Amino acid sequence: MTAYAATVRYFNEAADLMGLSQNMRTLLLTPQREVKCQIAVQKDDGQIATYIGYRMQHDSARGPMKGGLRFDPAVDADEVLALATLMTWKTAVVNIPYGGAKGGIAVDVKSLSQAELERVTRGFVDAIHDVIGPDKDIPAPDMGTNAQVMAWIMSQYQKYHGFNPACVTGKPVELHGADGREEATGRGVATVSLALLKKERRPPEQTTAAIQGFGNVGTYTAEFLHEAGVKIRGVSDAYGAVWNEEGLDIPALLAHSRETGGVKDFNGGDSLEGGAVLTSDVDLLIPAAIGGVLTAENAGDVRARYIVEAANNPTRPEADEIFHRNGVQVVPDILANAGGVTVSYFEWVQNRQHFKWDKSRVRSELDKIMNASFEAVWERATAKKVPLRTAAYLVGIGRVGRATVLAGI
Ligand SMILES: NC(=O)C1=CN([C@@H]2O[C@H](COP(=O)(O)OP(=O)(O)OC[C@H]3O[C@@H](n4cnc5c(N)ncnc54)[C@H](O)[C@@H]3O)[C@@H](O)[C@H]2O)C=CC1
Ligand SMILES: O=C(O)CCC(=O)C(=O)O
Repeated sequence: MTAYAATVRYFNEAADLMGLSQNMRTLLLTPQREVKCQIAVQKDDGQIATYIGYRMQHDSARGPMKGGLRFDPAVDADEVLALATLMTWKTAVVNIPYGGAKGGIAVDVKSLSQAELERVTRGFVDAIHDVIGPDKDIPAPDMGTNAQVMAWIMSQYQKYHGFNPACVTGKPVELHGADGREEATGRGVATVSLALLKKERRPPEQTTAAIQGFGNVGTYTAEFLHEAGVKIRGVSDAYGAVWNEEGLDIPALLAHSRETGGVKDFNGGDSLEGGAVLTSDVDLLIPAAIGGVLTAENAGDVRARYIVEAANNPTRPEADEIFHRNGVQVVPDILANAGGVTVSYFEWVQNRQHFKWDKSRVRSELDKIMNASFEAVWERATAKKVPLRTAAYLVGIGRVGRATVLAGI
């Protein structure tokens, strides 16, 4: 099953419960615009290299479209459309005034110099600047991109359209970025994880966890959960994995990863085969890397009782069914990782008002939204006797559907 087919399957599960007509399903699922473009750049050695970029604009019923930009060799149209669709439900679940979009370039950033990366980014903006903007579609970071890439996007966009920092979020703090955006997705993941543990009457100090992925989202998730007393036994990234039964020293692991570029060879734990963290002996599993890692093949071996989806689309529907049968609680991506886009919204608001919030305000507004959204999804799941994923889709599709009907066509 492809990434997009998986998101449609989750949509239809909720749509069936809502009794949504086929016409309404088609209207809500059909993307508004799909952009596929060529990005040709000159490499440092003078050779020409050509890349393919995408911007999938799924839905704008609730506001301008919003979603990150992924630079990864595996990026393709199906995956970007799946991620764009998830953004529509995600912005609705946390009730911020946006629709959903996503972008990507099929490129291995490790193969590029910094100057080449800048040229690729600016080339992409040259191709799409007319269809993005503060009131149309606002990009942000995702896998393989960061604040520096967002700064180049702003700079290139402004060459065409004049000063307007609200055209992109996740920018450096020194260049109209929000204090707290970098940590926001991980902070949100930790907040909903702790909210779930509270519902389950399980103290964080008596909870063990494993995290797959130690980039932006994985590192901040680890930091906040560690601070709350959760014992993080296992962490993996693309190059290795470490395990310590007694709990990893997260500050030391962060320092090691910053210095060496990964978790491999950390001397505060034993090395582990990468995929093994997913089925390791922990209470809480947090996939925070790529999509499609929890499948029919490994779902039955997952020992965690709770899964919080920091990554987008990590669980295939067949695995989701196995988790449901086995009593594993799954907090879905469209709720769990919504902290990033929520603080992107705060950044956009600040940019439009030319007024800067301090980090404590960003954090407390984020915590409020994440806790309230978790509570709303939990209540819906309890009332309808459905898993948290279905409940989140019911909330998200309900809001987008109502906005669509109210606006008319
Ligand atoms: N950056 C953000 O604000 C948001 C990110 N997400 C999602 O979170 C996930 C991670 O994104 P970021 O942390 O931003 O990306 P990143 O590029 O900063 O880090 C990705 C991490 O995953 C690791 N990784 C890649 N393939 C792996 C594999 N096969 N096994 C184990 N680790 C692997 C990489 O080594 C790296 O540590 C993605 O699914 C992304 O869509 C979701 C919401 C917002
Ligand atoms: O911050 C944003 O606007 C988008 C973040 C994102 O791409 C995501 O939530 O998957």
